[in-house]
Amino acid sequence: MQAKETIEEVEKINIIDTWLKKHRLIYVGATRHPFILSIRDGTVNLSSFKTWLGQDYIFVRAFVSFVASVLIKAWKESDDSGGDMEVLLGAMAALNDEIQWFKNEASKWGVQLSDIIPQKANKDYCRFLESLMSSEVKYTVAITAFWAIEAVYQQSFAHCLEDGTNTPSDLQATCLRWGNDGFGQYCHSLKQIVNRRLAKASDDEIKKAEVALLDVLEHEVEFWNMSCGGA
Ligand SMILES: Cc1ncc(CN)c(N)n1
Repeated sequence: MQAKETIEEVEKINIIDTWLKKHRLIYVGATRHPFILSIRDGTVNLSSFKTWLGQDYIFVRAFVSFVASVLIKAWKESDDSGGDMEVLLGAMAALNDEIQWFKNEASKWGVQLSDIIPQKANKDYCRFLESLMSSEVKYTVAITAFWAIEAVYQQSFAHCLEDGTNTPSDLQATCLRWGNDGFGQYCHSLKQIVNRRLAKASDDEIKKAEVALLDVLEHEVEFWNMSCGGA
C-alpha cells in the first residue's frame, strides 16, 4: 500500500511524462512525422515545405490570439508562484519575432503570404484553438495544450539538427528556429508550469487536460499531413 502511494505521488509530480509514455504512439506520430523525417534525411519536397511555410504563417497568427487568452487565464487563475506571467510574456515576444521570421522566409522562398488560403487541417486546428479560448476552459487545460503545441515543434525540429542528419543547409535556419537550446529551455519551463498545475488540479481538469494533449497531437499530425499534400 505504502509503495503504491509512493508511485502515485511520483506520477503526480510529472503527469506529462506519464501521459507521453501512455500515448507514445501518437506522440511519436506527431514528432517523427514523414515530413520531418524527409527534412532530416534531405529528401524533402520543396513544394511541401512551401505549403507548410504559408499555412503555418496563418496558424501562427491565430496562435498569437490563443497565447493572449492563456495569459489572461494565468492572470485570473494562477497564484504565479512559478513565474507563469514572465514565461507567457516571453512567449508573446517570441511570437512577434516568429511572425517576422515567416515574412522573411516567405519572401526568400517566393511564397506570397497574402495569397494563402487556409486548408481544412489548418482551419480545424485554428477552430480548436478558438474553442480553448473560451472562458469556460480552465487555465490548466489551456496551458497543457499550449505546452504540447510548442513541444511538438521543438522535438520535431531538434530531431533534424542531431549529428549525422542530412538536413539541407537552406532549411537549417528553420530547424534552428524551434530546435535551438533556448527554445528547448522555454518548452521545459512550460512543462514545469503544466506539471505544477496538474499536481494541484481536480480529476475533471486532469481528464480535460489529457484530452487537450491528445487533440493537439492529432491536429499536429493532420497539419504535417496537409503540408505533405494530404487533406
Ligand atoms: C502547427 C504549429 N504547431 C506549433 C508551432 C510552434 N509555435 C507552429 N508554429 N505551428
